[in-house]
Amino acid sequence: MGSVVDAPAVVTEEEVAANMLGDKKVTVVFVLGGPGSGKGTQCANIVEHFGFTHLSAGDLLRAEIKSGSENGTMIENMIKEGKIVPSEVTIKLLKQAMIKDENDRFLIDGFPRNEENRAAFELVTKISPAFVLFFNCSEEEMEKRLLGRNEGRVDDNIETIRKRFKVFVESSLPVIEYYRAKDKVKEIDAAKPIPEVFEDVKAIFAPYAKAA
Ligand SMILES: Nc1ncnc2c1ncn2[C@@H]1O[C@H](COP(=O)(O)OP(=O)(O)OP(=O)(O)O)[C@@H](O)[C@H]1O
Ligand SMILES: Nc1ccn([C@@H]2O[C@H](COP(=O)(O)O)[C@@H](O)[C@H]2O)c(=O)n1
Ligand SMILES: [Mg+2]
Repeated sequence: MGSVVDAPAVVTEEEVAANMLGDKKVTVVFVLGGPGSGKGTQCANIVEHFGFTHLSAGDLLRAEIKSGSENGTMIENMIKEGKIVPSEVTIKLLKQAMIKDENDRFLIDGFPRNEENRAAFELVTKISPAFVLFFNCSEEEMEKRLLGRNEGRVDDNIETIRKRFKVFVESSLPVIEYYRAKDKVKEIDAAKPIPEVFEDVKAIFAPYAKAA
């Protein structure tokens, strides 16, 4: 058995918000940052190292379009315009995904995107995030990344990218400020190379390492 000194720090029950989803107590981290700041890239690393489930709101909306849902055309049009889909649609998808998954630790990537998202999620789920991971990056760097992403996304073109930046500044940054006022924001310099960003992310998630 390891000594107290070398045992990984583990978050106590009191430190984790008492968030129930059905009969499951969940830990939720909101992962925010501008388009192309590296949210998805770093979430994949966190999943691998810390056992969280990654739920990207954008991915869930894109899957909903593909599924032929009645909301598909509306969602597709909103994404093409860089607009934010009504909260009820996105929250339903997030809630379903969290209930379906056996895990109790979730990274919610790209949500809440505006005040309506934030307030509706709180109202519907009664879940508050353990913290908000904010990837801060310049528009110049994010634009370069998005134009080089090559994943065939309908919104990775310069016109839509500019619209997404505007929506981020006008609607999403205020949500980050809301959580900053509650001392819940952990900010990362996302302009650094991917491995360096992950070193900073790892330091933040260290208390969430599962005890061996
Ligand atoms: N730190 C980094 N340095 C350079 N390139 C990066 C870095 N992080 C991510 N990338 C690259 O930038 C592109 C966008 O990254 P990613 O998809 O993770 O961003 P995102 O924040 O999820 O974007 P979106 O909000 O559009 O979904 C990808 O091609 C990714 O490989
Ligand atoms: N809470 C959200 C999240 C995303 N969208 C729409 O999806 C687009 C792509 O999102 P990414 O996180 O994958 O970049 C985004 O521009 C919105 O149109 C949303 O409406 N609500
Ligand atoms: Mg993404």
